[in-house]
Amino acid sequence: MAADTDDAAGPALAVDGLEKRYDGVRALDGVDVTLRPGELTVLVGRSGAGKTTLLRCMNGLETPDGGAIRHGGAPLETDDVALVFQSSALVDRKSALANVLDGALGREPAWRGVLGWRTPAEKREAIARLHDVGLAGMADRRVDRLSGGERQRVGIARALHQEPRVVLADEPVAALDPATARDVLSLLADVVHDAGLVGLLSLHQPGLASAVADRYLGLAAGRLVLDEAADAVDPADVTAVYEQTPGGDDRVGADRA
Ligand SMILES: Nc1ncnc2c1ncn2[C@@H]1O[C@H](COP(=O)(O)OP(=O)(O)OP(=O)(O)O)[C@@H](O)[C@H]1O
Repeated sequence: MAADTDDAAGPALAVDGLEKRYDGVRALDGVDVTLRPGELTVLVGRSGAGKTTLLRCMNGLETPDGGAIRHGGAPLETDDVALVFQSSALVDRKSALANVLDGALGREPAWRGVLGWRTPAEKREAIARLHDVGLAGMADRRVDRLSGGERQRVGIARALHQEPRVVLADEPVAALDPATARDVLSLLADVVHDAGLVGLLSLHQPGLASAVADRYLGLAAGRLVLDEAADAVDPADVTAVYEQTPGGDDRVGADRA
């Protein structure tokens, strides 16, 4: 069972006995984990291991078949969760600023978003978010005229504009070259640390994770096989997660025994 404890930095996110099945496939099979604020956790596992399903259950896009997700002891509110999508989720014909402003749609009346009606204060706040992600001066640029790395920065600014307590990212750097990917991951880590957010991201390039991970989770066939602080994980532990065969459920890392 996941610990439900909070610490001085704020409420923890506790995933307890999470189950999700699709047509007989056990995508998540009793996942227990506690994520703490101010920590960036990197989720690894081979294709089909259940990474996206876990993230989708956390932001309410999927309904689990069993178990619970609590934040500060209460059911996790989807308004508290922001997902950094792949860059394609931005609206191409809109400016960087408009995409960031859209991040607030969940916390304001729908008609304001539909009419595009924004106060100067809201615009200033969104421009500050762009500044925070290193895109000062690009507010009016259409996002289809930005590079892949800049687009992901807009995606992060938009997520921050939701004022989340939990930030999730599903393969946020899959389409980027290694140097740009490292920059974007480092920005995500800074955001999680500075704002004291619970941060969880899935990555297919574990080599990129070591510079930013505070913690690793590993999934294999829907089961948690690795849950360790990054300084207790060696690269062989991460490789072992990818080598788990479907049906395998051996723990890897320091708590294997
Ligand atoms: N909508 C769905 N309908 C049926 N099966 C699904 C659905 N979504 C996921 N699955 C199955 O659930 C399992 C976990 O999928 P999931 O997408 O969570 O894995 P993943 O670790 O994110 O994989 P990848 O790294 O390839 O994105 C897989 O067997 C997948 O085929």
